[in-house]
Amino acid sequence: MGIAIIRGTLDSMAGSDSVNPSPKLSQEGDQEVESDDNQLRPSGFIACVSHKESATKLEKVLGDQVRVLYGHAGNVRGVSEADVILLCTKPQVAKAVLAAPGIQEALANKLLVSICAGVTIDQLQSWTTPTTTIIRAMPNTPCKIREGMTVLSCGSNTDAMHMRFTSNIFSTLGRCRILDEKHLDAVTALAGSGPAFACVMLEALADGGVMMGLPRDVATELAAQVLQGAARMVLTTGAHPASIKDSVTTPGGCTIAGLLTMEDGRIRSTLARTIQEAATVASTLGRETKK
Ligand SMILES: NC(=O)C1=CN([C@@H]2O[C@H](COP(=O)(O)OP(=O)(O)OC[C@H]3O[C@@H](n4cnc5c(N)ncnc54)[C@H](OP(=O)(O)O)[C@@H]3O)[C@@H](O)[C@H]2O)C=CC1
Ligand SMILES: O=C(O)[C@@H]1CCC=N1
Repeated sequence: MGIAIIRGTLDSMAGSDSVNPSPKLSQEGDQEVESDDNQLRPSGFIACVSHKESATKLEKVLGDQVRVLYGHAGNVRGVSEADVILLCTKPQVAKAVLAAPGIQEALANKLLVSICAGVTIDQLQSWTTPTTTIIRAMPNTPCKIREGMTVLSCGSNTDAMHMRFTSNIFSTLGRCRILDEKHLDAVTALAGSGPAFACVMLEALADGGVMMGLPRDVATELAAQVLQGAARMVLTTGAHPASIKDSVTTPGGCTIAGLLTMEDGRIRSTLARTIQEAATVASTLGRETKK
């Protein structure tokens, strides 16, 4: 996930056209995310990993715009030299990484943005110093191609400049929204895990096409474009998904035949329960007893 964020950010800075050109402003209540502020952009990148082999791989993937460090000494050096630290380790190792010698001191008066599922702002604050500003972010893998969905939650000491800096980064990687932390487990399930669920649906739709004689590559292209097209109709027109479904459904036609088959398979409750179960597990991921 860390690679997806750096890759998307580098592409946005290079003005790549394979990307979302005008990220949407999003808001909850009167909290609005400002998506454009040239003075609050990252100017350099250091990536820290634990293994030398990962560092070698990362250098190849990210090129010379990113300095790659590894091991504990690398973490201390990287955090010391950075103004903003993005924590992208597994949730279960977050505490150990932050509690390691030299890290707390290096984090003083800096911004720590954590993408670790299930790790709360209170936990992160207790593992750092009171002068460390904490923001929780829940991005997803399409950030890599700047079609991501990220939700941010801030700690009590988060100031507007830190929030703007963080929302600037994630707004260039797709859509970005600020929500209260109580929503983050649901967000993790729906948006963070969502690309996996969407790809299972996509693959199953393509399987149906293959069953009816379409070549696999054609079936996959059709299924992907259908999901993208339907999703974009919801996002760009604001139409209710049910009204788009109804507009496709000719009385006595083939769409209603397919829809009834989906309902027979309880697809709605299966998908909704998928999000419920993933959110329940997400809420446990930051537990300190888990290793
Ligand atoms: N995957 C996803 O779609 C999403 C993931 N997340 C969150 O992102 C986080 C990472 O997930 P994911 O990218 O899948 O996991 P990965 O295992 O792919 O990445 C974890 C990274 O952390 C590094 N790391 C581990 N221990 C240390 C350490 N002690 N010091 C420095 N670096 C270390 C690893 O380096 P090395 O390989 O050398 O060990 C690796 O680069 C998780 O907390 C997850 O909840 C959030 C949203 C979406
Ligand atoms: O599966 C996980 O735990 C992570 C969090 C969201 C997506 N992947």
